[in-house]
Amino acid sequence: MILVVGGAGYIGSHLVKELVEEKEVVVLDNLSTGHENLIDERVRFVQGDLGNRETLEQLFSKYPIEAVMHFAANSLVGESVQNPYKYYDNNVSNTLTLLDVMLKKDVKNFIFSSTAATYGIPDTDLITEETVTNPINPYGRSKLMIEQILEDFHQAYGLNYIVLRYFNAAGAHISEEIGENHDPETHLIPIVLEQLLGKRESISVFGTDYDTHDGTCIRDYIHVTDLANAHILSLNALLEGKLQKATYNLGNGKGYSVKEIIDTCERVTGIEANVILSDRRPGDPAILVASSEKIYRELGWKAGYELENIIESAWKWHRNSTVMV
Ligand SMILES: NC(=O)c1ccc[n+]([C@@H]2O[C@H](COP(=O)([O-])OP(=O)(O)OC[C@H]3O[C@@H](n4cnc5c(N)ncnc54)[C@H](O)[C@@H]3O)[C@@H](O)[C@H]2O)c1
Ligand SMILES: O=c1ccn([C@@H]2O[C@H](COP(=O)(O)OP(=O)(O)O[C@H]3O[C@H](CO)[C@H](O)[C@H](O)[C@H]3O)[C@@H](O)[C@H]2O)c(=O)[nH]1
Repeated sequence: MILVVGGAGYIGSHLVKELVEEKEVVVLDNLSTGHENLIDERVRFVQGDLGNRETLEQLFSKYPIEAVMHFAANSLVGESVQNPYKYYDNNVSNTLTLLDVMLKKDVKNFIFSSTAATYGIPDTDLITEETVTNPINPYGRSKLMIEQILEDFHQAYGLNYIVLRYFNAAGAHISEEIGENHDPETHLIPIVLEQLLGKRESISVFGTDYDTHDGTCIRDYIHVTDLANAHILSLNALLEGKLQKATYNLGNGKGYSVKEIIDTCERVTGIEANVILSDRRPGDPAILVASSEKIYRELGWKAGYELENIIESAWKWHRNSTVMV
């Protein structure tokens, strides 16, 4: 059985939907930002907090857990600057509790959701796992701290781990049953689609004077089901003993500017956006694009969805969920 912590969230729920096809799954989530209706019916669900040692001990005693996939975190960059305690407490301290209980119960396989934010403002346009990590906010630092702790625990306690550094997760499940539902929503693609659906007055483009071809920031958008597939390959590599530790970037290897995202959303939906050109958002690097060559070479993973398909899938989900409201 696999424990998915944070399995009621956006990315976790998409992973669960794929994983239940091959494994028994138990989800632990406190529903602080997740939604119970995103969790596949075939899994066991425990509503509880990652930092609650008693809950964790009961969970590991009750279920024969072989591996843990850890998605639970707070992940708003701006909030992390305003309230770093929340980030170090939930993302670092609570994760330490999880690791401690796991190891005491002799569970030694761990997959961790990390982020492009660990790189900060890189001095290269194509980021590999060798690119220097230099996070510029508490959110990114909290993730890098856990990466470092995992390596120490690997050396000292024989913990096997895979760190997956996601770039910009986007899109929705092909079934149209689940999709991105953050509150507040800060991510570009859902914001644009909500505006096209009339749920927002306008879209602000944060910064038009970056050193890019059209002046707006460039990001690497990766479909959430591609992320899910990378988790399953990583899990199998750990369970089969092929890997004891690894760190991988997960992206498409292609960058799109904010303006290109808005244009593609307009093309996919046939609706014109109401765009306001605004100032830069503090802390945004101009360009973040991943090289995912390493995971392709070692596990055969590569992204399957192109930008247009990512936006189409997100659009179907947003349209359906608007009709249901
Ligand atoms: N969305 C992205 O583009 C992106 C990019 C890079 C990394 N990540 C990382 O991926 C992971 C998942 O992101 P997401 O967008 O799905 O976020 P999300 O907020 O939708 O999911 C996080 C889930 O964890 C749960 N959770 C949080 N704290 C908890 C706790 N103390 N105990 C139990 N459950 C708790 C929440 O209720 C939620 O269901 C996070 O670790 C995030 O930092 C996300
Ligand atoms: O209303 C908006 C929202 C975003 N943007 C721009 O669109 C791009 C993408 O922004 P997102 O907020 O969608 O994504 P980020 O690249 O900022 O965030 C990603 O990287 C972060 C770390 O850098 C976190 O990991 C986060 O979860 C992940 O989605 C950025 O240039 C941003 O400035 C706008 O112009 N207007």
